[in-house]
This record gives sequence, C-alpha cells and structure tokens, in this order.
Amino acid sequence: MNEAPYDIAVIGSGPGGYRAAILAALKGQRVAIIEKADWGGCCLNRGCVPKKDWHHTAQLVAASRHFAGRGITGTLSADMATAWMHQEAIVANVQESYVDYMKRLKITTLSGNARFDDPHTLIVQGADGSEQTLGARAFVIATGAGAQVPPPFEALPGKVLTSDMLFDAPPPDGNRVAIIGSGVIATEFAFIFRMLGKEVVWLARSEALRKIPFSPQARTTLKNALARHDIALRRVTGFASVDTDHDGVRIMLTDGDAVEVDWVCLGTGRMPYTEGLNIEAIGIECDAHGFIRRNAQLQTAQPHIYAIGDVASPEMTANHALADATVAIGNIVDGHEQAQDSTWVPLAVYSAVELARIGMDEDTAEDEGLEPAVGFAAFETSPRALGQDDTDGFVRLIADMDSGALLGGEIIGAEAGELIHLLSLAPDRESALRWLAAGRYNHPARAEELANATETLASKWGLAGSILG
Ligand SMILES: Cc1cc2nc3c(=O)[nH]c(=O)nc-3n(C[C@H](O)[C@H](O)[C@H](O)COP(=O)(O)OP(=O)(O)OC[C@H]3O[C@@H](n4cnc5c(N)ncnc54)[C@H](O)[C@@H]3O)c2cc1C
Ligand SMILES: NC(=O)c1ccc[n+]([C@@H]2O[C@H](COP(=O)([O-])OP(=O)(O)OC[C@H]3O[C@@H](n4cnc5c(N)ncnc54)[C@H](O)[C@@H]3O)[C@@H](O)[C@H]2O)c1
Repeated sequence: MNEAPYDIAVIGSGPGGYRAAILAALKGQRVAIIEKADWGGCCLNRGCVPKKDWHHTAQLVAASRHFAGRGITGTLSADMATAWMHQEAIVANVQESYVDYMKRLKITTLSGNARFDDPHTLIVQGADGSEQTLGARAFVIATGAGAQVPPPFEALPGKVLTSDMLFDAPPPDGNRVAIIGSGVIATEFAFIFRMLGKEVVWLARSEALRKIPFSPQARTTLKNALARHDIALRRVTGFASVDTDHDGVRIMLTDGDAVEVDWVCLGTGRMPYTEGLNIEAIGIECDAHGFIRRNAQLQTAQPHIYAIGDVASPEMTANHALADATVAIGNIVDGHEQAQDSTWVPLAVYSAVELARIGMDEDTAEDEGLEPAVGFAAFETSPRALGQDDTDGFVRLIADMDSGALLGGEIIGAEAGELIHLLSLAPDRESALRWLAAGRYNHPARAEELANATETLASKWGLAGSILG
C-alpha cells in the first residue's frame, strides 16, 4: 500500500464516476478516481457531448427550410469533416474543465487500469506497466459499456464503424452511409448524418425506438419529422453477409437484396464493461447480460462496493449514471439507505424531433392498478413555437385519477430535452401537477404548454380540486 486508504475510490471517469467523485469530494471525502482511457468516459468523448454538438449543427441545417419565408436568402450546406473538428474542440474544452475541477477539489486522479486485488485494495496499472496499490473504505465501479458488433458485421476502420470509432478518428470519405439498428443511436444518427449531407440507408429489424415506451403520437411525430428530410427506416429480416473492398461495403440481406454503401455506422447495442476488473475473485457477479448485480441501494455482493451507470444499469444513459452517482454517494457518505428509482430519471432522444419522457406510461400505470388520465397540449398553437416555425410535438402529462399525482410525462418537440427537467424537479409526485399549474411562467415560452396540459387534466378529467387547489 502506498499511502493511507482513501475514503472512496472510483473506477471510471464517465458521467457516473466523475459525478460520484465530485459529490464525494464536496462532502469532504478523500477521493481517488482512476481512468484507463479518456477522462470523461463515453459520454464526453464518444457519446452525449459530441453527439449533441452534431445534433445542433443538424438542427441549424434542418431549420434552413424555413429561411426563405423569413426573408433569409442564401444556401446552406454542411460538411461532416468540419463538424467532426468542431466536436473535437468542444470535447477538449469540456475535458480540460472536468480535470481542472477535480484538481481544485483535491481529488487524486490516476491514469491507469484498475483491478481488485482484494475487496479493499485496487491495483492500478499505468500505461508503462508500472503498478501501484490503493486502499479505500468504499469503492464505486463506474466502468461503463462498449459497443457491441454482432455478426456478420466486423468493425473495420474507414468502412464499418461503431459509434465509438466514429468519434475516434475523422469520418471516412464517401457520401453513402448505411446505419444499422433501430435504437437510440441509429435514430439519432440517421437524422444527423442526413443533415450533414450524407445519403442515409437506414436498415433495422424492428421499428425505431421499440424498447422505449413512447406513445403512438410520439412515434408518428418522429416518423413524420424524419420523412420531411427523406429519412425512413427500412425494416429487414436480417443481415446475411458483409463484404468490404476499396469501393465500399456490400451488405447482403437475408431476403436476398444487396445494399451498397461507402461506409457503415453500427447502432447495434452496447455491452457492460467489466473486463480485467477481477470482480469475480471478490465475489461480485454479473447477470446473464453482463451487468454487475446490485441491490436497489446500488451495492454489489460486497456492501462497500457500489456499481453505477452503464456497467450495472440496463437503461444505459448518462442521466441514469448521474442519478446513480447521487444515490450511491448519499448512501456511502451520509449513511442513507436510498433506493434508486430509475423510472424517475428523464430520457431524451435527439433526432429530427426531440423526444423526452419520464415516469410511467399509461400501460405501466394500469398494470400497477392505477387509473391514468392524460393531459395534452400541442405546440401547434404555442406562440413561441409558431414564431420559431417549429410546431411539431406536444406535452402529455399522465396523472392518477384518484390522487391527482403525476405518474409520468412525455414532451415531444424542440427543447424537449430541456423542458423535461420541469417534471423531474418537482418536490414530490403528489404535488407536482399543482406545482406546475401554479408556476410563474415566462411568456411566450414552450414551457407554458406544461401548465396548459395541467389545465386539460383539471377540466377534462375533473382533477381541478387536486391540481388547481
Ligand atoms: C453515440 C452515443 C450517444 C449518447 N448520447 C447520450 C445522450 O444524449 N444522453 C444520455 O443520457 N446518454 C447518452 N449516451 C449514453 C451515455 O454516453 C452513457 O450512458 C454514459 O456514458 C455512461 O456513463 P458511465 O459513467 O456509466 O460510463 P462511461 O461513460 O462509459 O465511462 C466509463 C469509463 O470507465 C473507464 N474504465 C473502464 N474500465 C476501467 C478500469 N478497469 N480501470 C480504469 N478505468 C476504467 C473507461 O475507460 C471509461 O472512460 C450516448 C452513448 C453513445 C454511445
Ligand atoms: N440519448 C440517449 O440517451 C442515448 C443516445 C445514444 C445511446 N444511448 C444508449 O446507448 C445504448 C446503446 O444504444 P444503441 O442504439 O446502440 O442500442 P439499443 O439497444 O437501443 O439498440 C440496438 C439495436 O441493435 C439491433 N441489433 C441488436 N443485435 C442485432 C443483430 N445481431 N443484428 C442486427 N441488429 C441488431 C437491435 O434490434 C436494436 O435495433 C442504449 O442503451 C442507449 O440508451 C442513449
């Protein structure tokens, strides 16, 4: 052991690990954080941050179809290579501020690969092969996930790229791109690539975002918004073979059709990453999908070792990793026994339209024996949305008919990823709708549609007493 044990050692510096380290240090703990690759993890280097940077460029290009009507003249074109350099600069900027903040909080930052030697000791191996041991009272495993490449696909730089590879090097030449998968990554990149000037062929075995409980109206809004930019998902039964040569990539589908493109981007899922951690040796197990097993308080089989974020949470979003960090550090430092409720963590998808949701959908509410009522307000009459030429989408609030409690909500449309916070920040579910209805709003603003949706609940479903007070 090189020095006295730390209070908390965190493995991995993605949103989960970074947030855990910061919170613990702010609570006066002596903290070490270990990162084997890029500080900031997937989210900063290959995920949320560069993706949103590109999504903003895509939105600027998409908005240009309204320019003529506003008296703006000229033509717009986008260049993916420049967009790549833009995200690289933004990521570098954020990374510097992350590392600087950790230093200011006197967090020990170690570059290297961490593995457990015993339940209270880590060995950290640096890039040069040197090793140091480090003890701690509690540990947070936040080692994230890696891209999954299902056969017949094989990752090949310049030809068949995972989303990780997309941000690791400038984009390949060639305008024809196939996007594989129907999950969040494919749904976001189909729009982004198209707006960055690519010809997109989007191939998947199921409809877009099948696993996320968005309403039928949300799905239709997304489909129509994509169609406006000539983007459509082509449902396929499967992929038979993939051949690459200097001309590009030829994908044979199981129905016998062939698709020829310059390069391929895979959005075919991510796998929790525990390689080399040596957790089996200390009795920590993974489930059949590779996620570290943990209880509701986020403790592994070793109660002083917590697992957070993608390595343990099937939702695999930065939002869930951040929320996990708050619960884990509260439990470790303050002795809380708080259980994580991932239902109340927002999820946002950034495509031709933004889609955000939180809480239960109606089916889940009914399965739980509740009686859900829906309050609806569309952006089509919002003065703010009309002035922005961007009236797609709506707010849908789901309330419990008996108690008037907020059960869940969905916001579809511009800035949905920002507006969803107004639902997650309510002090409690019981008073949330009252709080939204009585709020003081800026006018004209998209957020006002939240108040309008509460009014629908009050008038249409007889919830005036519980909502308007
Ligand atoms: C293209 C893309 C876009 C995304 N967009 C969004 C979005 O808009 N919103 C959203 O909420 N989520 C988004 N996500 C998901 C989000 O990036 C992840 O959910 C999030 O990064 C998970 O955080 P984490 O802290 O669990 O792990 P990660 O961010 O994966 O970080 C884990 C870190 O641990 C390190 N590590 C692993 N093993 C060791 C070891 N043994 N020793 C030391 N270090 C180790 C890794 O190098 C890595 O840096 C996106 C993902 C992708 C791929
Ligand atoms: N905005 C966000 O919050 C955000 C953005 C991007 C990624 N993420 C997270 O990252 C994770 C990975 O995203 P993703 O879109 O890659 O995964 P996903 O799990 O959402 O979707 C995977 C897709 O790959 C397909 N697939 C799986 N195996 C296949 C096979 N053998 N052949 C063909 N297709 C196959 C699936 O049918 C599905 O369409 C997700 O959990 C997602 O939540 C979140």
